[in-house]
Amino acid sequence: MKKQINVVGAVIVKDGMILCAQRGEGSSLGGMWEFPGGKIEPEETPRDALQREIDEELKCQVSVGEEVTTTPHEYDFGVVTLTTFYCELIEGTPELTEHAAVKWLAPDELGQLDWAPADIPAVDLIQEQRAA
Ligand SMILES: Nc1nc2c([nH]c(=O)n2[C@H]2C[C@H](O)[C@@H](COP(=O)(O)OP(=O)(O)OP(=O)(O)O)O2)c(=O)[nH]1
Repeated sequence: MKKQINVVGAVIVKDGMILCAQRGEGSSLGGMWEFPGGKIEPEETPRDALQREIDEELKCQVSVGEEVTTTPHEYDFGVVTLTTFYCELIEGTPELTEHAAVKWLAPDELGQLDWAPADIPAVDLIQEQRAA
């Protein structure tokens, strides 16, 4: 059986715009766009994992709201099950530590980016749910 990887991603919304983050060139899926976050550690809830990852990667604090969706995607290195949550910034501003870049885009602009394949169902849903 392929390696199962459980990942959480933050859909951070501010003034109707969504934070998109570009993976660093050195990592898996380098250069592709994602929702910042990472792997859920054993004994961590998805929401706790997301708060920890955002604190570590973006040096800011979010409150984690409603789930967008949970979908599996099979890569050559394993199956990533990605759970995304809408989030709000409650302290600080996102800083680049691991990512190559971040962008704030309107929902109808999300399709311009080269998203990690696992993110496509979430991106589609966000566009439907938040269409202007
Ligand atoms: N954080 C995040 N990871 C995603 C998304 N979509 C997607 O396919 N992934 C993949 C990339 C990684 O293989 C894995 C998440 O691991 P991670 O964010 O902790 O990445 P990492 O730096 O530990 O990964 P690695 O290069 O060490 O393999 O899920 C997403 O929207 N957010």
